[in-house]
Amino acid sequence: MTAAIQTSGLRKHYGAAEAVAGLDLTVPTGTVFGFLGPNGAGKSTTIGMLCTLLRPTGGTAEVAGHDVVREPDAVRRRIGLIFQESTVDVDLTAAENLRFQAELFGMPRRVARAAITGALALVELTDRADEEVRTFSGGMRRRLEIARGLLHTPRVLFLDEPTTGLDPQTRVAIWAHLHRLRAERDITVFLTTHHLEEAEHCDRLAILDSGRLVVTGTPAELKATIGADLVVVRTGDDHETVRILRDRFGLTATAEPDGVHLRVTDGAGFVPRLCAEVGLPVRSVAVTPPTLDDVFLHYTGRTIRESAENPADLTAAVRRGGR
Ligand SMILES: Nc1ncnc2c1ncn2[C@@H]1O[C@H](COP(=O)(O)OP(=O)(O)OP(=O)(O)O)[C@@H](O)[C@H]1O
Repeated sequence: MTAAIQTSGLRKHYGAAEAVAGLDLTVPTGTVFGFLGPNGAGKSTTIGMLCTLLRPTGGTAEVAGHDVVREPDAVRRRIGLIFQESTVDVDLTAAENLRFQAELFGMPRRVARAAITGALALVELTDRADEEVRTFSGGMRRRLEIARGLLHTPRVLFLDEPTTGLDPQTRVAIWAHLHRLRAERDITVFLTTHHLEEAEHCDRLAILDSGRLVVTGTPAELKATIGADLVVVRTGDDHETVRILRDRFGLTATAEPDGVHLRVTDGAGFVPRLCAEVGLPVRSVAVTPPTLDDVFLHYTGRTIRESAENPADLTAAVRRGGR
């Protein structure tokens, strides 16, 4: 099976600055692939190149089997692109927005009608088709954007921060739609995100830092690379606990405001030993398996929260130009 996206040494310079520094990426067909990285990592620039909006300064990229530089039209016919900023026309109805898009694609009317019906059904907006978009909630507008991105049955759907600005319930609903899409249409979904729970939904993740790919894998594989659970223990005397853990268990622990923190490979197995041998009354103990935030911190030196303060914005990157 050919990969949905394949890049080799993909580069983008803006003058002397290297935004993307030789990216070798394979995105298998039919996966939901998440692209994570701190501000300025090069995520938006990468999507811009893959969608033929920005011209690479080196290397190659194929999307749906076509080269982004030599066959941009073939690539464009096979991709859908959903920007972070809403681009639907609020003065038009949902169906009118889609009809307008179908005309831009030059779709024959009968084909367009069937595509619009199918796309609205997929995002569950059929019963709102003839209402003006200005009456829609943020989540409904997002779903309409997704429907519009799907109209020409793309093989690869690109989304820049798909659920930014949406409430948690709507996020869950959008994700249900994306998974359904993949199941029903075998589409490949490539997205950028700063949300941990969003990253958890992805089949595979790639972490990008300073224009370079730091690591790729399934969320479970990436968490396994951290290899240790976080144990937070509260006793009456944190400093004594830190000392005992060092002297008796050979472990490095730190006293934090919420208790003593330490990392061990088998947290659940360690807790009974700790309670039996620490020699102090244990008031509470919590074991947390590695999170994607730990993974992110491990590979980039920043937490996702720190880098989420200024989320990725493909629209801005594209507006900045560079083709
Ligand atoms: N048109 C441009 N001209 C000059 N530099 C640019 C241009 N577009 C992007 N850059 C720079 O390239 C680097 C990568 O930017 P890019 O927007 O791709 O990163 P990002 O990972 O999407 O970050 P963010 O999350 O902040 O949007 C940054 O240092 C940015 O300042």
